[in-house]
Amino acid sequence: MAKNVDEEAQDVQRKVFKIIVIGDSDVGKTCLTYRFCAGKFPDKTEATIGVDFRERTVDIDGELIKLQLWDTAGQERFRKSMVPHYYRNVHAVVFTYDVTKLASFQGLPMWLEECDQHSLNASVPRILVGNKCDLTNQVQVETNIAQRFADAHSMPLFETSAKEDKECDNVEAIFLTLAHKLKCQKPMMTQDYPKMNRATVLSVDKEVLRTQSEGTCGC
Ligand SMILES: Nc1nc2c(ncn2[C@@H]2O[C@H](COP(=O)(O)OP(=O)(O)OP(=O)(O)O)[C@@H](O)[C@H]2O)c(=O)[nH]1
Repeated sequence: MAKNVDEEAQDVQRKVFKIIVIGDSDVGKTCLTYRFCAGKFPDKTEATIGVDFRERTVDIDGELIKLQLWDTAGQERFRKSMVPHYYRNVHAVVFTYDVTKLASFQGLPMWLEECDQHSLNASVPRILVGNKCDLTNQVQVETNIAQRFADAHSMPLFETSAKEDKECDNVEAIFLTLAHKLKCQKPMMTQDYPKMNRATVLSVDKEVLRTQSEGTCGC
């Protein structure tokens, strides 16, 4: 539905923050961002190609703040040409692993390194999220190990489940913690991303797909 003039004026006034959600493929990045923005677990998901993004406006102490969540592809072959796009004008980073997959936790230093390479240093708020806590009998990453890693990198740790309805408050807490941290920071200016919307980003995805179909597919 088209926005009316009042809504557009509000958008211009609203602070907009870009948060990237990164981590290995299959850890649940899409499900976490969907849970926060749509309020439910998606019926089905497919591997993210390039980047997708979702938005939600939250009220923090009476001020409306728009969180723009960039759900990035974990699979190398679906992300390589998009990487520079993810890391531009980032306000916060959510590092995600799957508590039932040790390899996804062991992969975190690579994601930290990539952030460093794109000049996202410790001054940018970061959060560590261990997802799929509902699979209690399959846990491979113990909380104390994850906590030690989080402490070593000065970020809070959240363990949660995008799937379990009773964990939804925890998913809220992850992004609201970031919103509180970001509230006093300089937001993204509207002119940085004129008329940015979902279609704009998906058109970049199509460019990636086109490049792959022209012979660079990593399959
Ligand atoms: N049990 C359980 N399964 C989950 C949870 N979150 C995601 N999943 C499942 O894990 C699989 C991968 O979820 P996605 O959200 O697509 O993972 P992703 O990290 O976005 O994957 P890429 O797009 O490939 O990077 C799907 O089958 C989800 O249904 C969770 O909290 N618990």
